[in-house]
Amino acid sequence: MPSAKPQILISGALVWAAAEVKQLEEHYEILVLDSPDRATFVKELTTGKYSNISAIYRHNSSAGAVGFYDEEIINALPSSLKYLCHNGAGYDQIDIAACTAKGIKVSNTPSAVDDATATVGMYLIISALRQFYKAEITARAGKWDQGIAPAHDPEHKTLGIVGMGGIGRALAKRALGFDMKVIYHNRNPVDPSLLAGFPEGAITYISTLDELLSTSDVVSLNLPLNANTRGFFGKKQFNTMKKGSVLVNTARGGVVDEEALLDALESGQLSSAGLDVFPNEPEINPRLLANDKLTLLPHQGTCTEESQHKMEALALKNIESALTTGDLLTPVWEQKGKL
Ligand SMILES: O=C(O)C(=O)CO
Repeated sequence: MPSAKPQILISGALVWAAAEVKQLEEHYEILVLDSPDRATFVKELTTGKYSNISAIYRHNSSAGAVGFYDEEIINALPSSLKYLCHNGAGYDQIDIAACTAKGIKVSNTPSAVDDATATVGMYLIISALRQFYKAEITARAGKWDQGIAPAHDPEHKTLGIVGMGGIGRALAKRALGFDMKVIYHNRNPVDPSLLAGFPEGAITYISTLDELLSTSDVVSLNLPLNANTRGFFGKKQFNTMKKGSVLVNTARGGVVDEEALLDALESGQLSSAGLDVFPNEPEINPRLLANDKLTLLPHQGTCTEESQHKMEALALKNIESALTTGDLLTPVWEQKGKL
């Protein structure tokens, strides 16, 4: 007997939005994905365990058990499934083309992630410029400040933001607070209304990536990982950066060619870097771990209670909106005008 209430499948962590879940339970039946592994999940999908689900809430933590929502998983989803609401700004673990082909609408959680991720970006900029990571390691090793040379101030340095979305703008706000000069590169300048909160002329659009790279003291990567950006930041880009400059990445590890980054650090082309993201998380390349010019964090971008709550709540609001009106609140851009 199909359930009287539309069913929502929870795939991955949903911890902070208990009140929102309770409200949804008044109108929907909530199922929690408990498949121990991918093979079992695919089998359950194709043998009817989830044959009436209308929407899925997905968090990247589900990848540990069932893997990415790639073509295989998407194609196995039941025909009742119309909405896939991802908790996260980045949705590189979901095959959007396969969803579109199957008529499944996908949303993500932009804006909810902006402040927390930008704070991590600013922390990495400060730590990389001031060498706080190295200083802490030295102090903890009982060596006080041995080998720590005077570092660099953020003030009056140029920050080049590659990818001026919500996180980029939140980072710009923080960097202006440190009297940094802020420039950015996107394919097109952002709509001026999005920069309305900034002082006139505080942020400058640079039309070519090369010009941004060659004029920035610090480059921050704030762009999504997709087929166009995978591995795009490599030897050529490092060589175009100013000698002794800094790279910060809070986007996705897969955007950067790690070997080229290590070469740039070893040759002195970069003086330091700050990374919150890695291509094969939770693994970190041992050469990165061994390099003392790097500040490393284990993907702490949105790791605050407040942001986790905002993200979960927005993913659930997308589900509620979709199931009541047919429209997602924050659809992924690839599907705009297509579904
Ligand atoms: O929202 C995302 O995609 C994140 O990576 C959170 O840090």
